[in-house]
Amino acid sequence: MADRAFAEERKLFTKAEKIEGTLEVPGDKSISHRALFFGAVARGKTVVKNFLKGEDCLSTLSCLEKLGAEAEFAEDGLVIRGKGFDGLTEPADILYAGNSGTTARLLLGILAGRPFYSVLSGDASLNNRPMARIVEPLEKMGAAFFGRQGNRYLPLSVIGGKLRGIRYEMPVASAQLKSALIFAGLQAEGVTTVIEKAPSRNHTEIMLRQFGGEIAVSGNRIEIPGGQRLQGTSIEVPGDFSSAAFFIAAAVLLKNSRLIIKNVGLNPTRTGLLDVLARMNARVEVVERTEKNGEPAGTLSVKSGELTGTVIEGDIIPRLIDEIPLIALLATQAEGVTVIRDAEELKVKETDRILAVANELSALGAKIEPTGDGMVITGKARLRGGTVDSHGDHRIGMMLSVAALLCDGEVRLKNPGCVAVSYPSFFRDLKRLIR
Ligand SMILES: O=C(O)C1=C[C@@H](OP(=O)(O)O)[C@@H](O)[C@H](O)C1
Ligand SMILES: C=C(OP(=O)(O)O)C(=O)O
Repeated sequence: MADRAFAEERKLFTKAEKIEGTLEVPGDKSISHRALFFGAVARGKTVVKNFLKGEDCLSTLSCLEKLGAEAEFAEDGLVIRGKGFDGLTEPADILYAGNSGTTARLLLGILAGRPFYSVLSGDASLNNRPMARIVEPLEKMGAAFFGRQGNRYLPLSVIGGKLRGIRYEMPVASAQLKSALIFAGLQAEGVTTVIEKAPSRNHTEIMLRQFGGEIAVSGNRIEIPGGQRLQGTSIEVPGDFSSAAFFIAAAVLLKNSRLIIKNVGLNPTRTGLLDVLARMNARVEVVERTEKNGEPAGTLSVKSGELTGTVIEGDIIPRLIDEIPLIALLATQAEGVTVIRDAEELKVKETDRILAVANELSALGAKIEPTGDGMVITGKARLRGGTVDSHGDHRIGMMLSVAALLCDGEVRLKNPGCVAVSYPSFFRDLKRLIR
């Protein structure tokens, strides 16, 4: 990505014997974004504890500040003072969402209902990701958009205003689309009904209730009454399961590893990886369960083990979508073949993650065939050193850093700085736990 300045190349940690110790990963990215959005459109003070200071969440913060929200980092967390949806004001400058799909898509749902003009843009990766899925239903609700190729991509101009509730069957299983419709529905006249294709992360639904909002969820059907007023509150963000996943994979793969991960989010709409690991015979256990503002959380114990290949397809995909690059790495070391299907959404993430995973892991000696909607991985591959590229995608960069721990030779990673999108202290935390 041309617009982020980061170190060109980094020598990764070399072959490790094991992972050992106790870890707390930084706050959940999805939940941190939502706490900012809700804090900005609610009335009164919101305190966000354990807010993730990753680049993506800071993009959300900067967009909201341009819309008039007041926020400051205080001792007990990030404090936002909201004045309701009506308190947001027309921005004097372009809203820049950086690399963050969540920022762009959820913000479009908010902007759709605001009676002013704004322009939303992102970096080269984000400006290439699909926005029609958001624009089309929001146009049906009454908002107007102007952008390239028939309003399909950022930069997008938005003129929001009076919205009416609609009934909408989502064509893709996307929590970002669902959340955009919830934010628009909260501002609409009448009820907005959203039908989900498959269960996706439900942090927006959970957090809305924490802010005093009303939402009815019944199976795959969600109803949001319009014209709601939300009240500021205190949110404690659990550790990010998707960040913990890199360490879970490292501990499972390196012989004699023992790892405890504390205070990590365990919302079942996020933990499909645990189900897959159980099927692959890995030894990962939830040893304590708690709850933070309606979000399941707890402690995980991870031990290394022998893995067997499996098939991953269907409704589980949205529950592990961001962990598929790691699942591919796990599968390279499993007995037998692993097949991943129904994951075409991977093609429209920060990079085409099907191609990036297949190309970069193959360069290290893995046997991976990309397919139209996933990949086929043959296990028990011996990994060797080489130079690989994150392509500016944080999840690819971190997965390759875990892969390097298994490689016989030195691995160099191009564009390593992107890990700061979701996990700025990733390399430091990994260094502390490898033996
Ligand atoms: O809502 C969210 O916070 C997210 C939803 C998912 O994207 P989609 O909604 O595009 O599936 C996920 O891949 C992304 O990392 C975060
Ligand atoms: C896809 C991701 O995020 P976003 O869509 O918010 O850019 C991710 O974090 O893996």
